[in-house]
Amino acid sequence: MINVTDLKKTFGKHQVLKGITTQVDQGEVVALIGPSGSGKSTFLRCLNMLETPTSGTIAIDGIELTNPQTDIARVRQRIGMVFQHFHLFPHMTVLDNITFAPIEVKGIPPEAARSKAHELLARVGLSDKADSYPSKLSGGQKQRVAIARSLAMEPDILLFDEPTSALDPEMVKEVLSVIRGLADSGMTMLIVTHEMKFAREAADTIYFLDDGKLVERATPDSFFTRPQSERAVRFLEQVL
Ligand SMILES: Nc1ncnc2c1ncn2[C@@H]1O[C@H](COP(=O)(O)OP(=O)(O)OP(=O)(O)O)[C@@H](O)[C@H]1O
Repeated sequence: MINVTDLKKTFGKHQVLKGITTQVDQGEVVALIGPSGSGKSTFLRCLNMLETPTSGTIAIDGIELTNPQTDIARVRQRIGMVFQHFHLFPHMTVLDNITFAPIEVKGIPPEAARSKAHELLARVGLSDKADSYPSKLSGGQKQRVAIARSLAMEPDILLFDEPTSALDPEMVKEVLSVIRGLADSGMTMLIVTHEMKFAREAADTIYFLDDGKLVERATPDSFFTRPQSERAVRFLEQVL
């Protein structure tokens, strides 16, 4: 579903991604882990062209995002993104946050969009919050609304950039359990995370990035019990 070839990204003189090549299958759940500054978020952001790659190619279902002739806005509709800091619209209710893009971008009739939003709120356990404003929600609730908002666009791929890093510890579990449910439902997902237990339990594949390179790509069992590189061994010693 996603094909990445020799992806490089440079900010000024700093080469952050140093040639990443990989493929992600439909329904695959990938956890991106690695030291701070290794390029995990940059890699994720390149996948929906929030960052423009310096070189290399990215194709989604054969459509090359890196081809200047590709209609990026259209392909991006198929790729949802959930951020560390939620990015909800503060002046809109939860329901309006979820229905805004389906109505305005996709042209879904408002009644249908609202009905779908209620379904999604039930799915993330927030049926009673449809008319609340984001400021009245906890961090965990905001993040679950952000997930429902992404799902409302019916994406084929969901990208999560450290979805629990800004949350108080007691809220991490509720958000991870929603993400876990999505993983089990067959959604294709890439998740930058520092939650090793979650990565181990929920992912099909671990990507270990270090210094802009995809150093290891392995099943969780293999990565966590038999890391192949010295760098991964050191990293796991520090975080486990
Ligand atoms: N827009 C930008 N302009 C300049 N440098 C950037 C930009 N975005 C990221 N970088 C740099 O690229 C490097 C990799 O950043 P990135 O956020 O991708 O790492 P990460 O592995 O996700 O780190 P963390 O786990 O700390 O979030 C860092 O040195 C960062 O300072």
